[in-house]
Amino acid sequence: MGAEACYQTIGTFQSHSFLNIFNHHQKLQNNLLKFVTKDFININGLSSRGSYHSGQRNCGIIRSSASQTSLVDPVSSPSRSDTGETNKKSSEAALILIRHGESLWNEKNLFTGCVDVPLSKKGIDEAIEAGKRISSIPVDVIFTSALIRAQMTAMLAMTQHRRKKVPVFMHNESEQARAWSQVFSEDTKKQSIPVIASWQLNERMYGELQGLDKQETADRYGKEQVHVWRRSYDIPPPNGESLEMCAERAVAYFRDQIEPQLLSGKNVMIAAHGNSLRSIIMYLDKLTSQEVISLELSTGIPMLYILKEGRFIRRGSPAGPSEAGVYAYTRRLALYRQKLDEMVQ
Ligand SMILES: O=C(O)[C@H](O)COP(=O)(O)O
Repeated sequence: MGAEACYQTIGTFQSHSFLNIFNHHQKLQNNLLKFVTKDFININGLSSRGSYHSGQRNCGIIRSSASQTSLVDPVSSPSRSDTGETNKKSSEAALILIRHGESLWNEKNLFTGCVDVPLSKKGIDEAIEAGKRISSIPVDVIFTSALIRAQMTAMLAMTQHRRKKVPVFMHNESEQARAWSQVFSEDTKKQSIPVIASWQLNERMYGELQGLDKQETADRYGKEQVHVWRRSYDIPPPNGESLEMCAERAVAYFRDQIEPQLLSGKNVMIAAHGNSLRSIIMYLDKLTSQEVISLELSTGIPMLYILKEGRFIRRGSPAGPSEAGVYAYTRRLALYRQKLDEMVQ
């Protein structure tokens, strides 16, 4: 099966997934949810919604200085257990990737790149549908790009989540923003999910193609040239970013900011874009620059990875909240869903 076919497969899972069901011998975690505090996550210099700091590539290497506190959660996320399993080898976490739903410029077939365009009606429906599909999978931290189509997708998806925690955007762009957005109730923090918006997860910058009609551009410059601009690995569109350039900042951000969260047992959702996610998937699945060319991501389709024993294992796309397969991957996911079921009764 080619990469394209693999990633467009909806609702199917790799057959070896069930091998993991009962192979997981780690002690079950108790009801301690390790929550990152100081406004949930204390990461210096995080950009907030809408801020695209193109000149800050180097500043994008942001140090996480998260101090943690334990809070009792009636439905523990199956994040790090209290058994001391803090090292890379024993931690386990879920990673959900979602490309934003259809935007108003996807609908019009315009090159969008870093232009900040909202979702279309269809995109809103796709985001809600995506939310249903992941509604029983734990989410402890959400990362989005700085662009509203990714943020709308994440927020709309979370309206469907059964745990009913409230996503709260972090505002660490200045001392004042940080101070003014503090939460003073531990209980309220416990019922919240930090959302971190970063330009490094933005769509690749499409240069002078931004705002142009894709079909008209193909008619003018030739189908092949436009295909090279859109899908080659290292040839950028005029004054824009190649996938390689996009990967440089998106993967660096993933490695510096997101991977440590996963390694510490946090379950993460990333809502981003076709090309920033293609870059990250290239890293997760160790695709070559040839293989990534044929990788296409549909709008609004969530994809699940499990980080286990330091390795990312792709688990396809959850088909729905009641679908059994996804929860069989690890005992922790099964327990999480069971607790959600009990909570509803
Ligand atoms: O930015 C855009 O126009 C799209 O979101 C992604 O475009 P692509 O399919 O040409 O990569």
